[in-house]
Amino acid sequence: MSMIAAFYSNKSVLITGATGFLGKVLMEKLFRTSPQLKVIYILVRPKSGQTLQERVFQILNSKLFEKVKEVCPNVHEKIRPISADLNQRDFAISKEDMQELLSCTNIIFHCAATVRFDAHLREAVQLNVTATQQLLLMASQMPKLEAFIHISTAFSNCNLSHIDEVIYPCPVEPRKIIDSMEWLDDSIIDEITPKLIGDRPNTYTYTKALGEVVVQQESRNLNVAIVRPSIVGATWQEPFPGWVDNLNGPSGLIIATGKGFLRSIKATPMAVADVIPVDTVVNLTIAVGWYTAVHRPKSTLIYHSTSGNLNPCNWHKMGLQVLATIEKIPFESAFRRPNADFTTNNFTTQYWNAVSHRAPAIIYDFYLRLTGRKPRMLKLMNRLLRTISMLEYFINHSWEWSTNNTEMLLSELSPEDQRVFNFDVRQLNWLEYIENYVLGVKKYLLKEDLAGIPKAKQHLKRLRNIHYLFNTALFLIIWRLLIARSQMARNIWFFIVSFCYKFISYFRASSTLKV
Ligand SMILES: CCCCCCCCCCCCCCCCCCCCCCCCCCCC(=O)SCCNC(=O)CCNC(=O)[C@H](O)C(C)(C)COP(=O)(O)OP(=O)(O)OC[C@H]1O[C@@H](n2cnc3c(N)ncnc32)[C@H](O)[C@@H]1OP(=O)(O)O
Ligand SMILES: NC(=O)C1=CN([C@@H]2O[C@H](COP(=O)(O)OP(=O)(O)OC[C@H]3O[C@@H](n4cnc5c(N)ncnc54)[C@H](OP(=O)(O)O)[C@@H]3O)[C@@H](O)[C@H]2O)C=CC1
Repeated sequence: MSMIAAFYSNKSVLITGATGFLGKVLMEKLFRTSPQLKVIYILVRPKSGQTLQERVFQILNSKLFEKVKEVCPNVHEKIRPISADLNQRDFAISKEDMQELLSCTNIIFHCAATVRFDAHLREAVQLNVTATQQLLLMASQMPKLEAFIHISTAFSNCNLSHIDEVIYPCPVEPRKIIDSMEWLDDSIIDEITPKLIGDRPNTYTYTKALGEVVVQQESRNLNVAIVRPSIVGATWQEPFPGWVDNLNGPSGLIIATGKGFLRSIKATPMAVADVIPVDTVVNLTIAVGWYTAVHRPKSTLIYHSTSGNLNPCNWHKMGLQVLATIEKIPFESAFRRPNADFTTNNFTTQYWNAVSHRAPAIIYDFYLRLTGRKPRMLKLMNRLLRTISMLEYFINHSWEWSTNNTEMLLSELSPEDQRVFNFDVRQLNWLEYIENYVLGVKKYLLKEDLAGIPKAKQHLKRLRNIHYLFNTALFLIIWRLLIARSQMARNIWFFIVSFCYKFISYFRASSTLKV
C-alpha cells in the first residue's frame, strides 16, 4: 500500500490554478491514486463565457480524466469549485465558501500564476506576489492545515548560473513592491520595470522570485515547501504519454516547426534543454505535500524539479528528435516542409529571419491577394518571431540546479511510493519521450487524427515539388536578367553552352565509333 496515497485519503485539499496545465494533472493524479480523498476545493474564475460548473464539466469530460472515472466514479461529487478571482481582495470568495475553506482545508497546493513573459509588472505582482501573500494569510487561519505547497519556477533566479535549493534575497523587499503598485501609475511602473527586474529577462521570473521571498517571510508557523519546476513539458507516463494542452514552453515551437513556419531559431545547441515532464513535477509535488505534513521540517524546504544534472539532454538532440518524429508523423496542412536549423549569432539569425521567415510570408500574402483573399501570413510570422525573441533567453543559457532535497525525498519513499509517485528523472528515455511529446502535440493540441497522416505526407510531397519548381524558376529569372545586363554573364553562358555542345558531340562520335 502506498503511504502517500493513504495519507491523502479523507483529506480536504485546496488547489489554486486547477484549470491550468499543471493543476489539471495534479488533480487527476490525486483522485486516481487516492479515490478516498474527501474533497478537492478548486478556486476558479468564470472565463470565456463559461460558468464555473461548465469549466469543471469540460475538464472532467476531457481525455485526461478518462482513467480517473474508472477508479473514482463519483469524482464529480468530490470536486468543489469555489468562485474566486485571485486579483480581488479576499479573492472575491463568498462568506460561506470562505468559512468552509478556513475550517476544512488540510493541504494547499498553490499553482495559480500568470506565466506570461510580457505581463505588465502590476499584473504579475498582483497574481504572483500579492495573491500568494493573501493565500498565506488565509492559510494561517486554517486550524486543520497540515501543509502549504507553493509552486514556483526553477527560473526564478535565472540571473544566477548555479542555483541551490535556497531562497535568494531580493534587493527590494516584496512588501515595498506590493505597496508601490497601489499608488504608482502605469507610466512610472513602465519606467522602473527594467531597473527592478535587473538582469532577469522578464517580469514573470522576477515576480516568481518575489513570491518565494513572500512565502519565506509570511509563512509564520505553517508547514511550507516550495517546488521549482524547470520547463514543464507533456506527460511522460501518466495517465498516458504525450498529453499536453497549452502552447507554453516547447509545445508552441514544436507546432511552429511541424507546420513549417519555424525554419531557424537562435540557440546554443549544446546548452542543456532542461525540460521536465508534467507528471514528474506532479508526483514530486504530491510527495512533498505528504513529507511536509508528516515530517514537518524545521525550515522551508525547496525542491528542484529539473532534469539537467541527473539526465541531461541538449537542444541539438531535442531539435533533431523533434524533426525526425515530424518526418514520420507529419502535421496536417503545413505551410512549408518542416526543416528547421539552429543559428548561433545575430547576423545569421537576422538573415534567416528575412530569407526563411518573412520572404515566404510576403510571397504567400501576395498569392492570397492575387486570389482575392485577405493577406495574413506576414502578421502571423511577425507574432511568431516576437514569441521566439521572448523564449530565446532560455535556449541560449545553461543553468545548474542542485537537487539534494529532491534526491533526499526520493530516498525517503518506500519502494511502492517510488513506483506510484515516480519522480526519478534518471529513468527518462529522452528519444522516446520527445517522440511521444510530438505525437501528443498532434493529437491533443492540434486535434489531428492519425488517419490523416497519408494525406499530410502527400501534401508535403506537393510542397517539395513547389519548392523545386520555385527555386528553378527563380534561378532562371535571375540568370536571364544577368545575361541581359552583363557581358561577363553572357561570356560564361556562351562558355557553358559551347562546352556542353562539345561534350555531347564527343559522346555521340565515340558511341558511333563503337558500333
Ligand atoms: C544539424 C543540426 C540540426 C539541428 C536541428 C535543429 C532543429 C530545430 C528545430 C526546432 C525544434 C523545436 C523544438 C525545440 C524546442 C525549443 C523550445 C524552447 C522553449 C523554451 C521555453 C522557455 C521556457 C521558459 C522557462 C520558464 C518556465 C516557466 O516557469 S513558465 C511557463 C512558460 N511560460 C511560457 O512559456 C509563456 C510564454 N508565452 C507568453 O508569454 C506569450 O504567449 C507570448 C508573450 C509569447 C505571446 O503573447 P501574445 O500576446 O502575442 O498572445 P498569445 O495569445 O499568448 O499568443 C500569440 C500567438 O503565439 C502563439 N504562441 C504562444 N505561445 C507560444 C509558444 N510558446 N511558442 C510558439 N507559439 C506560441 C499563439 O498560438 C498565438 O498564435 P496566433 O494565435 O496564431 O497568433
Ligand atoms: N508551465 C511551465 O513550463 C512552468 C510552470 N511553472 C509554474 O507552475 C504553475 C502552474 O503553471 P501552468 O499550469 O503551466 O500555468 P497555466 O497558465 O496553465 O495555469 C495558470 C492557472 O492560474 C489560474 N489563474 C490565473 N489568474 C487567475 C486569477 N486571477 N484568479 C484565479 N485563477 C487564476 C489560471 O486560471 P484560468 O484557467 O482561469 O486562467 C490557471 O488555472 C505556475 O505557478 C507556474 O509559475 C513553473 C515552471 C514551468
